[in-house]
Amino acid sequence: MPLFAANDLTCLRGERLVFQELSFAVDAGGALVLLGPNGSGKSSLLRMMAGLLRPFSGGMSWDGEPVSSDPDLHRSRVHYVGHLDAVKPVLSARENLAFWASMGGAADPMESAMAALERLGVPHIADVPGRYLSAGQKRRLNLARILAAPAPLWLLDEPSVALDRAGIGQLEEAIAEHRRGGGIVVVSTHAEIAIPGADTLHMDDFAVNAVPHDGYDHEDDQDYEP
Ligand SMILES: Nc1ncnc2c1ncn2[C@@H]1O[C@H](COP(=O)(O)OP(=O)(O)OP(=O)(O)O)[C@@H](O)[C@H]1O
Repeated sequence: MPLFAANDLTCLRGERLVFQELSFAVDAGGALVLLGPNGSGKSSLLRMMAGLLRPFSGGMSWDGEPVSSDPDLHRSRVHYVGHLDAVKPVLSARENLAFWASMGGAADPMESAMAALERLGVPHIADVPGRYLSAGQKRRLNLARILAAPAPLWLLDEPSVALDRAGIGQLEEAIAEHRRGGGIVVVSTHAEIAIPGADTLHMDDFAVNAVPHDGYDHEDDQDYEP
């Protein structure tokens, strides 16, 4: 039985039907990459997976149990890193992270925060206030949240945006290690990030009046900023 699965999800936002009849199944240690042009519903699906957006129809399950039967329990197993920087400007990077670590149940939030910054290659920003961090440093700080407290399901919305090549490498390694421990990762991406053995979900396949995907990665769908 897959650990995380969805059956016939439909997403309605405002008046707009964003996707329909979307299903997936991911085993422990698995990964799913969401591909599709701007507005195709990648962020909406990630928010749905995080329990932040309710499906119009269809449902998701974790270990065979409907996610909707205990939404709080589901949210406790998720690390969701979205587009927006959740960095408090007056707190240092380490204090920002310790806050998230304590919310995530870390035993020693300040120590977990420091360890996470080290793993993402930015221990030197520990004492820098959030307002002085560069875009890439903020991104690394947000991504460090997933390392500062344990959660089996990582949902990452375009995590490689603003990261340099070294940052992408550190993220790839963190993802690989998470999966080796049985965790699951779902990533939306336009850019290069290597996730070996990941399944791919083409959001176009679930658009209203979708035509079946031809399996070719069209050039126009790539290499643009969100
Ligand atoms: N809060 C909202 N209320 C109503 N409609 C929304 C809302 N957020 C997003 N949408 C709409 O839902 C659709 C899907 O948006 P979404 O952000 O999920 O796409 P995406 O594939 O992640 O796009 P991008 O690649 O640009 O990040 C878009 O048409 C968007 O306008």
